[in-house]
Amino acid sequence: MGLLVDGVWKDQWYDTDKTGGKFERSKSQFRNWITADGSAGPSGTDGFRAEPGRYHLYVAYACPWAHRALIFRALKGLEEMISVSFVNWYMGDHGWSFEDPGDGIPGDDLFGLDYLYQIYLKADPGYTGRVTVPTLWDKARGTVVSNESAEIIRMFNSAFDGVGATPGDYYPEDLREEIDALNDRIYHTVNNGVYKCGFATTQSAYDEAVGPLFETLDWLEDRLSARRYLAGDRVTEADWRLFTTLLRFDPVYHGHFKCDRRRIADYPNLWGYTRELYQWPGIAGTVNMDHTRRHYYISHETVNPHRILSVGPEIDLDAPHGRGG
Ligand SMILES: N[C@@H](CCC(=O)N[C@@H](CS)C(=O)NCC(=O)O)C(=O)O
Repeated sequence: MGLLVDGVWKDQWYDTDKTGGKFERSKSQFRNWITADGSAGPSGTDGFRAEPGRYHLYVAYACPWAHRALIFRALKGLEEMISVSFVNWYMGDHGWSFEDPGDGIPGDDLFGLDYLYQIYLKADPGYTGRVTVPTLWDKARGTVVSNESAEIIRMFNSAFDGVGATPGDYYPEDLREEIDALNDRIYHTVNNGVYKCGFATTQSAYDEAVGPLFETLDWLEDRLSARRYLAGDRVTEADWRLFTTLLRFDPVYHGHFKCDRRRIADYPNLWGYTRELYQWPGIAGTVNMDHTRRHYYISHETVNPHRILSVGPEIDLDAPHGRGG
């Protein structure tokens, strides 16, 4: 793992010394928006019109943030309009690579490059910052549109509706306030909360993260006893954002990131809800648990120095979910 500094790759792990052992996620830097007419979105510049065949998505199956983008691409039927490349599950000294993982999953079939950071350099030869997935590339302008998943899923949700996307609005006007509030709590304590536990390098930083993580999970368990989905009877963006963390919880975060007060399988509502979302049309095809478990256990040398891949729990995501009956 590393980052680019003035266009040069530096192999260095997150520096938690400056933050008292706490993991602090950097802000994404490419913040343009694809819009229906090419006008500027809430940030960035204009000129990124929704056009079939124009954009390319770089993702890792392992990554919960990239998984959101893959999910929205599937929900909105954008597979033919937005092409995709997968990085290798192993994130090594050069960051994400396109080395062939040997399982038939294509690497960078757009440029044939070796590393994801080379895509960032194409967009900005002097780039300084982290090189992350998801990354959304514009083939027409030869630049990165965005590397912020929260914004990529909003673009996918609506920008392509006029050019043949599958109908469906996961961020409806009347629920926006509620979705934003849910996202805010879930991002800080759950989506990023598991990373704060796993990447903490002091006991106090871990303690500070693990309490709120399970408080929120307990709160969500209770909420889902009376509601089918987080914001009521419609599935929304908030559900999909939570889902990518819940899916990885028992197979990865519980052991590897020490999030082990309870498993998701110990929460009847959260576990049924996770299975329901997994069984949603098109979603199982966005999941690759083999890449996911290998990525975390084998890439994170500071967390798991001997790189032993644990056996993992026996779970059945296809079991009847029992929700909504
Ligand atoms: N805020 C970003 C975070 C993306 C992110 O951190 N992705 C991880 C993989 S799970 C990554 O690529 N990390 C590489 C690094 O930080 O160097 C988003 O949501 O898109």
